[in-house]
Amino acid sequence: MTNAPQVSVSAQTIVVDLEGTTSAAGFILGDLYDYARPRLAPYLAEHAAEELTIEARAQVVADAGLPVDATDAQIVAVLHDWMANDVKATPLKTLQGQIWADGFARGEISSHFFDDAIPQLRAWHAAGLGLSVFSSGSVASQVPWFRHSPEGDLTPLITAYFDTVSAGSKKDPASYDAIAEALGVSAGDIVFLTDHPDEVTAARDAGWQVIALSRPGEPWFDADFGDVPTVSSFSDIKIVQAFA
Ligand SMILES: CSCCC(=O)C(=O)COP(=O)(O)O
Ligand SMILES: [Mg+2]
Repeated sequence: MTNAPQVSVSAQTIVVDLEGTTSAAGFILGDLYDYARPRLAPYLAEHAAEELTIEARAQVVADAGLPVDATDAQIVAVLHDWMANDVKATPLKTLQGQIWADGFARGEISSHFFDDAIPQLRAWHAAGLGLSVFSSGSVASQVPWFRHSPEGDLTPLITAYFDTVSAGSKKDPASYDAIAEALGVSAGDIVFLTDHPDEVTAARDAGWQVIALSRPGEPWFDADFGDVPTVSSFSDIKIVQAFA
């Protein structure tokens, strides 16, 4: 596959995916997953009475076809299996997000960004472009992910955060419609940066502009993005401000 040396688009707002786009899958599936894995069972026990936990448990039971009286051990076995296969199931992301938010607050974990990502995010923000996030990772974890970056607090750069609870599936064009509506920006003035071919298709079907990230070593590096502009680094992307 040959990457174009530079892609230039005109937009008002940029929406970024995280894993494989701003940040390395290996870090998330390594450091972050290693942090969450042994904490899932204690989290379920300690937060058993909370609405968020009750709802997440019920979703695991429904999605995995467990009996309604499934034990914590059965629930955790499903969560671990999803983690082993990087299944981006919403109840897993909800529970991981709570655990990671605690870990960030305690200073026990921090985030990762590719070297080209933070300078470019800062440059786009300085140029007046809107910046938002749409990730499978829950908003509860997205915010501290940006707050505890290796280069300090990046939350002032970000307008809004969306996940599969607030917006819907990343593979469904309706989710992109919902985000455009929430941002108050027309679909054609948004550009989505993502590494996943199904997300490329869904965003395009919603009328968004899309640039695919094909970063060496990332899980979707060899994916077929068809005629969608594809780059291996944010530094190959030029975005000029489109005025409403
Ligand atoms: C906010 S850090 C955790 C991110 C995460 O769990 C995840 O699954 C990211 O996936 P995506 O490619 O949708 O950003
Ligand atoms: Mg991704």
